[in-house]
Amino acid sequence: MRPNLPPKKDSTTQSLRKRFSALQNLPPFFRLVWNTNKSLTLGNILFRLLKSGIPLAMLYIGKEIIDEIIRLLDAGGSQRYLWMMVAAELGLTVFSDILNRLIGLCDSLLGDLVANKTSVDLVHHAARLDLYQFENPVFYDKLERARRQTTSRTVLLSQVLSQMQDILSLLLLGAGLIAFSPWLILILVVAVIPSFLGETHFNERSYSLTRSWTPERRELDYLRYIGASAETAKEIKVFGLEKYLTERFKMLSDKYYLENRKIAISRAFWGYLLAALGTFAYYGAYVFVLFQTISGLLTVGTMTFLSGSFQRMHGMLQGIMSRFSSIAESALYLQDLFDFFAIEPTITANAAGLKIPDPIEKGFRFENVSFKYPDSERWAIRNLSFTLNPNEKLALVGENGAGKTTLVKLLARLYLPTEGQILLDGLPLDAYSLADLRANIGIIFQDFIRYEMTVAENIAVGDIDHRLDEELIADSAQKSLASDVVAQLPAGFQQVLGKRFKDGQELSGGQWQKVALARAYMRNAQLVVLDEPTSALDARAEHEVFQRFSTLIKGKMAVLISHRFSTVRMADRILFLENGTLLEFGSHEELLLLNGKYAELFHLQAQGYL
Ligand SMILES: Nc1ncnc2c1ncn2[C@@H]1O[C@H](COP(=O)(O)OP(=O)(O)OP(=O)(O)O)[C@@H](O)[C@H]1O
Repeated sequence: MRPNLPPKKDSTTQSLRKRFSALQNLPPFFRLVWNTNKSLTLGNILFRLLKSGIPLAMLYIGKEIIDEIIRLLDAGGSQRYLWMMVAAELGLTVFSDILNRLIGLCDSLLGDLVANKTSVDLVHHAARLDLYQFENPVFYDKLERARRQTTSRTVLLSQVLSQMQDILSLLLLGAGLIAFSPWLILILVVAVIPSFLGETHFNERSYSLTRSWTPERRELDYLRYIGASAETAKEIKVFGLEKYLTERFKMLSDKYYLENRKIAISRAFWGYLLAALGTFAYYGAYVFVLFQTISGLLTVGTMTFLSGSFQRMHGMLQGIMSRFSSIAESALYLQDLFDFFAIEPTITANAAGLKIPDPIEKGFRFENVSFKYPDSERWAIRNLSFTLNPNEKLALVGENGAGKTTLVKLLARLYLPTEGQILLDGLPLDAYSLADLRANIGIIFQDFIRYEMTVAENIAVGDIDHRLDEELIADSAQKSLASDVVAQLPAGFQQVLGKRFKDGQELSGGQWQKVALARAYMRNAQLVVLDEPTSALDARAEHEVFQRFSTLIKGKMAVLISHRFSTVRMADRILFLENGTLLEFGSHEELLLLNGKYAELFHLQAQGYL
């Protein structure tokens, strides 16, 4: 083995600087802790203050006991003082144990509360961010690192508090030591510095490695997930993917292990060497104290006090220094969490914006709208102009990738147009409150979420404020034909769906769609968008769903996306998209008369070719 060279001066000072600057994250972290629970934080600090005086007191009592025994052996007399000291030592030990328990309790309760609060804040913040931010891998890595921080940073709390407690103990012990022998302090400090610098260097390297490996670690998590989860098991089995997945996992994880091992071995080697310096220093000081005692300059009690103090201080100093490294390392990680919280959405909520008119009078107007996804060169929507009138049912038709879903996302302001604008009743969409806009639009996406919760909850997500309104939920299920599905479930609306949780029941693709469709009826939206919600329904069910849909949402606006022309023809007007541009626009009859692409595809499908 060729151990890595000790840290170069440059990199150490640089990493030290980085470390110190990372400590700036501690005040906001403590504000977070304080705001989470003030009494637990105060209690924790108070108990630790009391605890910090105990080592000195114990050593002093020990010295008194030894000196008193020697005095009694020499001269005899009353043993009262001796037993008083022994009682005091017992009392202190009991008190110290109680304090330890209390500190541990405060630490764990506060740690849990801080982890819960950060998780809640994380979800709140993520909900404010733009959709495109989630699709960016750099952002995703940040989110991933931040997510890890929510649970693992709780250790930091007890580390910082223990650090303060130990520093105070150390100062008190130091004061005692100085009174007898200031040289010992100097030896002590010199002995631990090399080991501190070593720790700092290796922590820095571990952090850099972990950080630079975030994308790979994310991939490892992903591989672990697809390799062993209920959702993927079916496909993994039939395609026999386990070998491919495990090999890919092994290749990545072995590489990470080897990199990590390199650091771990160097750390063990240098850590041992540098710590040995401290041991030699301790024995040097011990010999010095022994000489002084033999020459009669110190009492035996003082000798035990000094060597005890020295040993405690040596342990504490080493602890403080290595803890400093890991505190600074945690503070560096904390930076990821705060960085994530500092990301701001570009689509702002505009809380002061206008309320959406009720009823909408002129409808939505796309004016020369073009859109490119971030980091994409291709126009997903190009120069699109059309109006969606009040009460109108509009169908979007086009081949895969034509831009239908993108158009809907622009309508819901999940993205902003790259060029052009979208107006609602003559005003740009951003003049309105985003929350109110979203409240007035109900969208069922083709990749809707299958929440592994109860049927009732799966429907209620359409308007979560009404999750307890059983009548509304049952009514929505009736409208979307989900009630037929519910009737077959053992626990009815309270049936947990999916296989993740106990007694969960899986549904077929079409059954899931019926449940998801019910969400559209939960919300009293002025515009309902169905993005291929019936692709998995059988022909009879699909026909019924749309018959109901058109009568049930009379008076509202609707956008339907479908590849089935039997569905599309029910719309008032049809917008045919090709490569993001408007190719044909009109009613079913008008488009047939036009005899263009729509008519061609319609006839092909009618003849059973599509
Ligand atoms: N999040 C995204 N980031 C980058 N490009 C995207 C993203 N989503 C879609 N695209 C691209 O934008 C184009 C339009 O996609 P869109 O999903 O709007 O098509 P669509 O008409 O709804 O297709 P389908 O019928 O298959 O659902 C496609 O070329 C697609 O590759």
